[in-house]
Amino acid sequence: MISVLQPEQQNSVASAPPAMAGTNPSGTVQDVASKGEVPERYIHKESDRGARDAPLMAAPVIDMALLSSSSESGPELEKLRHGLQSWGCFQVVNHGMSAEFLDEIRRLAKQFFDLPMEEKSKYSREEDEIEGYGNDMILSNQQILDWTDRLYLTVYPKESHRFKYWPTNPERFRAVLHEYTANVKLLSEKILKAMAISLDLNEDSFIKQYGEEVKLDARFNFYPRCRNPDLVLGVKPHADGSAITILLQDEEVEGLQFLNGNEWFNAPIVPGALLINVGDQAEITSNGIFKSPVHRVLTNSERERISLAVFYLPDWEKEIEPLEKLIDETRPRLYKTVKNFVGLYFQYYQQGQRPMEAARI
Ligand SMILES: O=C(O)CCC(=O)C(=O)O
Ligand SMILES: [Fe+2]
Repeated sequence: MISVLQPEQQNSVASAPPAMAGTNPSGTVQDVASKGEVPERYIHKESDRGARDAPLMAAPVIDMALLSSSSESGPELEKLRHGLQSWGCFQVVNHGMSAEFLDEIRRLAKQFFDLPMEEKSKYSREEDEIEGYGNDMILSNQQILDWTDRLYLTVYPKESHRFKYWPTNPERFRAVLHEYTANVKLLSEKILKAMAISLDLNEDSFIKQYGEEVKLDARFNFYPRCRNPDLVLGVKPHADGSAITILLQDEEVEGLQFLNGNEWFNAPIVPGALLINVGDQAEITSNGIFKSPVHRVLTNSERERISLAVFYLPDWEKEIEPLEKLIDETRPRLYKTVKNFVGLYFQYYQQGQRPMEAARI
């Protein structure tokens, strides 16, 4: 079994090893961007830079109402399974949250990032913490920094809320985030059930493995405009360490790309939809049938971009492993049993390596 951090380092499940964590001395990207020049630490070598004119991703759009309906779920389940096998993601509509509600979240996020630096810095991340407002965490000297500022908050369970990091300005921020969290939790459970059913498993197979004490972490991503967008990446290529991730994309500005085979594809903006992607832990549970896709974010010179990712994280004490029913002679077991995968994840991520390599048999 692979297990990395000790329990005392686990006040935040996704906390990085304190010795490796650092505050990025160059200030927020918003500050850096306002000065115009792109500092060396953000510049990727030519071969790692992104191209905007990628083809559009063909991952399916799933209708949650159809998926949950007893008589009409068949074709939708098939679409879901196909999407998760071939792209590792799908967009979901009819998920119970209105377009107006999603717009309100985006608006509040924008209002927060638009506040004067002095106001935002009341919620600043501390050096050995992951939660709070700040720039990319520095975990290694070679790390090329992401062109993004973030507000990172554990939003579930309630007992884990650390309100010193939760903005009170704009005023409705907290209330709306509570409501969004409750909705995303329910939606995640429905999706995890549908994922299991699509593989002919008992609907609780994934959920049971992830345990009672799952955690939801929210990451508001703010990508300022960049004078030289081709030199930088909003987020470097990575796969998520979650079981699944629920992403609210910017309503107008594209930038997210998924790798499929050796080719990058643009994620389309589907009005009113949320984008769901498989994380490494659901790839392990599914014994590799579902793919945790590598993705990245490009920035641009004209428009800033905002997104909100919610990571559905299994109880860190639960053992995560391929489900028995998904292992047979034709499909041998592909992954070891892992525990506290997020701890492992952080050690690999900023060095540009995939933690999944450590889990593979
Ligand atoms: O901004 C986006 O669209 C994606 C962000 C992302 O991949 C992440 O926060 O893990
Ligand atoms: Fe991601």
